[in-house]
Amino acid sequence: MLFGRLNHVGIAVPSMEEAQERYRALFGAGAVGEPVDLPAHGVTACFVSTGNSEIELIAPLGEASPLAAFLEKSPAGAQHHLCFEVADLPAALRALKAEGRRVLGEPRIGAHGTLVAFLHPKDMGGILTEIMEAPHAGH
Ligand SMILES: CC[C@@H](C(=O)O)C(=O)SCCNC(=O)CCNC(=O)[C@H](O)C(C)(C)COP(=O)(O)OP(=O)(O)OC[C@H]1O[C@@H](n2cnc3c(N)ncnc32)[C@H](O)[C@@H]1OP(=O)(O)O
Ligand SMILES: [Co+2]
Repeated sequence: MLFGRLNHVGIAVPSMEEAQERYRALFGAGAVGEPVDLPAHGVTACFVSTGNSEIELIAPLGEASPLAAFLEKSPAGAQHHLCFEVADLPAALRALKAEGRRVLGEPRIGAHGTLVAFLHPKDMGGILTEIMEAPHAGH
């Protein structure tokens, strides 16, 4: 089995403040974290705990944000990506590339402090897919 646990569902939002309010009303104030700027990814991210997984609210940060074109097409915001944990990210990427799937850019440290990489939505049934090395993987 290549993919493990669903770590988070990424949701692109035009306004982080409005999104936080919405999710506080749905999951309770304690479930919604504080936004963190991640300039290397061109986003501001804020996690919402759903108990069995997390929602990652992401808003554009900087001129070259990967969310810019997406939010032009969906100005009210929309589901942006799914993120699955893998035990060994370099090994998973080798296997996925061998199947002909396109990896977008180079792996880099993600919001949880472990390596992440993205797979092209056209190679993943229309779903932009993030894979992240599981925090307990020990690499
Ligand atoms: C917080 C850090 C990190 C974490 O640790 O969790 C993150 O989650 S960061 C999240 C943001 N980062 C990324 O999205 C990086 C990877 N993304 C990309 O490389 C690009 O956004 C993209 C997916 C290659 C799209 O690039 P873009 O220049 O916007 O191309 P197009 O607009 O021309 O799109 C091409 C094609 O793909 C469709 N598309 C685009 N985005 C999505 C999406 N999120 N889900 C599904 N499909 C998507 C788009 O509609 C185009 O389709 P066609 O119109 O049919 O050609
Ligand atoms: Co993500």
